[in-house]
Amino acid sequence: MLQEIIFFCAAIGVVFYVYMTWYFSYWKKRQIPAPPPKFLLGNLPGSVTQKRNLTYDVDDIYREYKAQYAFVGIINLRQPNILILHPDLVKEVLIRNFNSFANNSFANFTDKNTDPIFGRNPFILKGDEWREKRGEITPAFTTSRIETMYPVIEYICKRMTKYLKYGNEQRRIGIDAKELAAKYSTDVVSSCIFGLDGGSFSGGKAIIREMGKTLFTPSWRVVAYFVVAQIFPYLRKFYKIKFVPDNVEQFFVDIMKDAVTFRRQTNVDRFDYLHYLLELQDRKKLNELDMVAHAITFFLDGFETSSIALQFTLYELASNRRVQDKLRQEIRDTLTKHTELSHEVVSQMPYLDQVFTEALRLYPPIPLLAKLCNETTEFRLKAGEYRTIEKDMQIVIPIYSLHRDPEYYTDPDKFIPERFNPENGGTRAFRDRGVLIPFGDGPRFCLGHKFALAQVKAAIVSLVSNFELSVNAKTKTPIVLDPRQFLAYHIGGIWLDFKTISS
Ligand code: HEM
Repeated sequence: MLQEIIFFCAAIGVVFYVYMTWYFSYWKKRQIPAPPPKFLLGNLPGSVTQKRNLTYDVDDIYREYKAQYAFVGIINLRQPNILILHPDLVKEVLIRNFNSFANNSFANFTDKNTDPIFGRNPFILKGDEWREKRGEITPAFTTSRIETMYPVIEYICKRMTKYLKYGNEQRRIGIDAKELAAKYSTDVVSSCIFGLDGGSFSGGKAIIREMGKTLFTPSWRVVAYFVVAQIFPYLRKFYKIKFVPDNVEQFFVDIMKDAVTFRRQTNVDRFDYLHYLLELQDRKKLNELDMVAHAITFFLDGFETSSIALQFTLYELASNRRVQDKLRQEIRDTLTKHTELSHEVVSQMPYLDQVFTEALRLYPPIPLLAKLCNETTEFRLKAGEYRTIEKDMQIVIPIYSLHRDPEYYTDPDKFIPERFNPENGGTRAFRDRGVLIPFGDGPRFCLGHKFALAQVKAAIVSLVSNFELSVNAKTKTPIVLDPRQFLAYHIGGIWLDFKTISS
């Protein structure tokens, strides 16, 4: 009996080993260069061990191979993926040959039957459904619409500065930048989407903030699903995952219902996102879930990314006194020319734009993009050599690595907003080369990027004109991306001190 058990276990072990290493010669057979994968870990151990952010695993491969090839093959746990190394190929995938790479690989993990809210998000949707839903909300993010929402943003900026200024000193020393940015974004989002006061700076219980925390704290269930679905990819065909927990879904359905009823009954003329959604509902006869999904798109795609961008910009300003003073001077000079800092005025402040872009370059909130290849196609490997890329292949775009490549940026790890000086070609020169893509590019380019710029820049202007910022000793340096997160967070967080500037 014992012998049989040993034999059975050995057989299982052999089958498992063969299964896990099945694709290890995949790239060699196709004459595509590839780093050697490790058993059970592939080439991106961080995605399994959670000890080192997988952005760094990708970055190691990027640095080793980029001088010779435009892409390499990698093994993601056990699955073959393509890692792009050249910005021209990034443009090929995101813009020129968009139709072959139109979908995000996240789309394979969920759908609207399993997750009625996230499954309706443009980021997840495919084909005609994506086009339709993206088309529905695109007009909500035009410059003129954002201008109508701007007074709300300004009002929340004022509340945030008041909250910091007039409380006791604890409110200004050792502030958790993540929490501050999240409170600010929560209030902006609550007000613009639901016409509600998020309550983050009024001392009450900010329930929307609590729901946001639940929504964005990575659960072991989701991490485990990603690992298992990478090992057994066919699992995704018949088992999808729900990202938005039931209680959060119900909470948002309820507040959306209340907000819609209240707005329709009171007939308030507020040209915010909710106003836009109500018009859309009348025009397109949207059902309740479609409405909630559009509302949550704003929250899911815009909240965390904008909060991250704000915290890293504040961190770099706090670490670079010269840049902080120069920005403050730009704000003062602008105020002498204009009576108020309207959206139009703020969006035209050149140094502010350079500061924010430089923070997005160093810390892109989404460090990696993963696209799916819809049809067999060809990629140029190096001069005169092409290779076939098979349908369903996952294509990884290393935003972080492109942004930190010394070939494109002098002193790439340093915060130097002057690299984007207009006389050097501004940000345009880098965007055109495809090496500055914090918002992606092409037809799937971030839908809310104008809103993100408006929201984050308003907060920076407000904080820098009212406070001197410095880094609190609790912040561990250098910045290291948290291995347990898909988005860019610093391990241990960013802690800042605010000193009120007397006017
Ligand atoms: C600094 C803040 C932000 C950053 C860095 C950011 C970045 C990105 C990136 C990299 C993508 C993927 C693009 C691609 O696939 O090529 C994306 C997509 C998207 N973003 Fe943003 N985003 C930000 C803020 C926002 C905000 C505020 C909103 C909404 C109000 C928003 C809504 C969306 C949507 C709906 C998509 C999916 C677009 C599609 O697939 O068609 N984002 N964003």
